[in-house]
Amino acid sequence: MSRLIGRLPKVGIRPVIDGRELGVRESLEVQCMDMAKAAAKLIEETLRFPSGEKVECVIADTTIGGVADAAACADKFKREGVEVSLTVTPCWCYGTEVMDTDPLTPKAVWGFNGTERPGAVYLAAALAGYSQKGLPAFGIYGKEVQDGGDQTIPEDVSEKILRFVKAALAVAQMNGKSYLSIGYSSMGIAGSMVDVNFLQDYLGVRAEFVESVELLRRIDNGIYDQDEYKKALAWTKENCKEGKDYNTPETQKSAEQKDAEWEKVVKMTLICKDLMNGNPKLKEMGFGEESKGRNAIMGGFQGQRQWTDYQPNADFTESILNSSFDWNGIRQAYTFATENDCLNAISMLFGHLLTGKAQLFSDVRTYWSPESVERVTGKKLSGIAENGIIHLINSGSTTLDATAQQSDADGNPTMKPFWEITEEEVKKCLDNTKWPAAIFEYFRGGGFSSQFKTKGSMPITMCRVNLVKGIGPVLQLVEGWSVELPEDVHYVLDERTNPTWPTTWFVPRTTGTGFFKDVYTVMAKWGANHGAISHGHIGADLISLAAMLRIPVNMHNVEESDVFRPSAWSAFGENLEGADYRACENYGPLYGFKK
Ligand SMILES: C[C@H](O)[C@@H](O)[C@@H](O)C(=O)CO
Ligand SMILES: [Mn+2]
Repeated sequence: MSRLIGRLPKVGIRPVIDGRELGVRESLEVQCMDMAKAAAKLIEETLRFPSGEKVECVIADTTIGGVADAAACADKFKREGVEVSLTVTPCWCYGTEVMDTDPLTPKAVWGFNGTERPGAVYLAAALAGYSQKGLPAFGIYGKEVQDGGDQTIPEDVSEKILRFVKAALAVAQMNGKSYLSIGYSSMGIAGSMVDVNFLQDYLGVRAEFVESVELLRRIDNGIYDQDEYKKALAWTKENCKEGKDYNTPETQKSAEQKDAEWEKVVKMTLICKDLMNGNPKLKEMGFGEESKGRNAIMGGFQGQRQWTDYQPNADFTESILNSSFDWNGIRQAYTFATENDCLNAISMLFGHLLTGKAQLFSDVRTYWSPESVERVTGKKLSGIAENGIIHLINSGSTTLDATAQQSDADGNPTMKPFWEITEEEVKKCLDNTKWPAAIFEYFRGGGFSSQFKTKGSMPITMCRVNLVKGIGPVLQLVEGWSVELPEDVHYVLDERTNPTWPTTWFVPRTTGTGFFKDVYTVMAKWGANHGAISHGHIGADLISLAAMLRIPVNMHNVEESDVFRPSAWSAFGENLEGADYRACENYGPLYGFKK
């Protein structure tokens, strides 16, 4: 069940048809409506929201042969809460008379590749109309000719329909929600300087600001679910073991102090959940305003410095919230950023909305060349790591799903949407995580960091939204793999860093040229101290999402053939990257206005 206020967006399917009666329209009614039903079936059987709920399609009551049918369809879609539209047809139709003209609805048109009727001719005419009207639409047209009666959806068409709908639903889910900023920025981290106009103009997201002192007020006044607190503390003591204390004897905390810190970090976790999405229990306790929450689809906790200079850090809170489980069981992961890095939260949210999976928040800490690894460990990197690795290690916390203790159908390490995770896998994630006392030199107030290394090897994609003055937002992404180093190599490299923090060794897919020339260049081109990492190679999905949001992509290693953007982008030139920048500049932010 979604934690957010309001209903989930629906996908509208628009079967458009040649409106000529006395033979033409009648001959096409069944095939046209069957295309719509096939598309709805594909979408509903394949996609789920990150909350686990099914995606619902709404098909127009009739085929759409002219503006009256189009208006009736638009009216139904509005009543039903449709926020994404897919138009389908096997034939010629009347372009602007039947088009979806809602400026905010992400739209695509699938023209059947058949010869009996000119479906492709309509597709081109419709896309021309959308381009002319400043309503960029995605065009879908299968590579192979299909016979008139063929109601199957070819693989290439299916891939594009699903890519479009996933990205479009992500756009729709963000609109109207909040980013919860607890505190603001720390240590001069620019990404934590929440840009309210970027959130509003590009994502339709409201910035909600809460001072960190609110956590103390609620802790001191017991404004949290006391019963859940007891349950959470017991679960934490049972499942979250401290491991080695890396602090010096002089700075190590006593057992009593640590117990007090555990109690506080569990309370912090309950309170951050309540701040994000409210809690009806608080109303029963007489805290009506606190029970409402901030309708936050993502959030962040400034943490360092002031807070952590005398309070326990939020490493435990962030780790648990970003995981697909807690003391209440297996559940949808939150999107909750360390250091309140709002830009990384957005990057994590993109991955979460596209995959339904928990996302990693990591510092992009060290490039290790094969030579340097051999110098310090005496060992050679091998396998996919042989040309160098990047150390992804957040300063204290990341999702426990990143232990990679979940398995796919073939038994390989993976990260799954919560509804596919088993209790046994949850236990393995917890059993492979230690919670060493926070490093005193950084975190005087204490706390407990999540310490683990990512198991085996998984396909992963790291992405990041950066703000560049004069351009606005840009998105960068890199597909690659996590890799598990031999324990003796991992140990030497990890001990030189902050071994209390969670490690994922990353091997980007390099191409030998440009930004992906080699592993070193990928790190050198990374635009900030943080990255958001998703399981899977989701670069093409991110590229489609970025185009819908008018955010240009400045770096990616996705095959050009997999780049899927609105058809209008082609009018901005053959060079995909330059065209992307020009198109995003031309259309401007979805909800804002061109400067
Ligand atoms: C050392 C600082 O306290 C850490 O938080 C730093 O490594 C960061 O994570 C900055 O993003
Ligand atoms: Mn950091």
